[in-house]
Amino acid sequence: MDRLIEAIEAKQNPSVVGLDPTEALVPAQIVASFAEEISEQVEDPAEAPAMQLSVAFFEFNRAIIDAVADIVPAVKPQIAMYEALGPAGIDAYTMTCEYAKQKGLYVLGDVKRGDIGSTAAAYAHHLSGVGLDDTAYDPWHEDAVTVNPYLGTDGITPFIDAATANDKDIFVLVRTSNPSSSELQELELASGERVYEHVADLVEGWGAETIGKNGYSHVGAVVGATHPEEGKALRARMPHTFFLVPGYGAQGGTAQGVAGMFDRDGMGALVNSSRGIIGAWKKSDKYSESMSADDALDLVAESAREAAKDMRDNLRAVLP
Ligand SMILES: O=C(O)c1cc(=O)[nH]c(=O)n1[C@@H]1O[C@H](COP(=O)(O)O)[C@@H](O)[C@H]1O
Repeated sequence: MDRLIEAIEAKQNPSVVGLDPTEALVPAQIVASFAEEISEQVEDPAEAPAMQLSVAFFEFNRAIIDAVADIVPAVKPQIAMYEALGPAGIDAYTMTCEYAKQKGLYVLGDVKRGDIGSTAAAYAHHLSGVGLDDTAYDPWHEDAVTVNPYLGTDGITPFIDAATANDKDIFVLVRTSNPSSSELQELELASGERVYEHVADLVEGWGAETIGKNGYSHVGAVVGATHPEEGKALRARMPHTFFLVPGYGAQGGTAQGVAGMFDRDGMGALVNSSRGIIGAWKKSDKYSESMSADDALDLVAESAREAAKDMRDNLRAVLP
């Protein structure tokens, strides 16, 4: 986490832009502008729509990354949005990660993996590189990934080993932002504690051997912005665990609500907003369906930058 913390300090901004493109979030003229080029390239016309959207996703992301790279420390591409388009979408995902990394951003791959140990070891190649010698080739370009703890320690250990060996990080789901999260996470155990509290203790323990110079381990936790009180209690309970805090903006999380999830120095958490930033152009009265693809891309970039600045300023206002 030391690299992430340094990036946050350099930008004085504990927020991350979520790159979760969907067809509805990319202006139609940008997608349409690739129709001819793609139709000439494909062997099977059935492939064209997914390829066209994938290329549009990458151009959309590139415009947003260019617009925010000097003000945010990190981006969080959500792999589901790209997987939905098949292999071309995966290409757009890895190209997005690579581009963001070239721009000096910390790349948090939201892949939410978790499985038995042997399978987790294969998933952990997201952090260690792929191929026969495990190291030479890193097509993912991620600095961290999100991980699901439901399978317990043996499903997590391969990720921790890969993260520590390569100076990367993982963020483990502890208290998720979604409405149904209480169905499992809030269940009370015989000890009187909640399931998510028990997971929190496991996560703090999993990171204990990997604490860096800033006091945080390579094993972070995901704590939703929609749970301000629980997040504050978790901050005290998990002193060496850095938080990824999604749920700001589109899901109702606010700067005031997440303030308690930071430590006394105003560090210890990275707040995510995806739709609130990449979809900010939709709220602009400058948008018109008749504008060109280039103008639409400029508006996407300008709106994302303004939204990212607003988020940064709102967070700064509640931090010490
Ligand atoms: O791991 C995550 O990032 C995550 C965990 C969680 O509890 N809630 C949550 O919303 N997320 C992700 O954070 C992003 C939130 O997107 P917006 O609601 O558009 O800001 C999505 O990529 C979610 O998959």
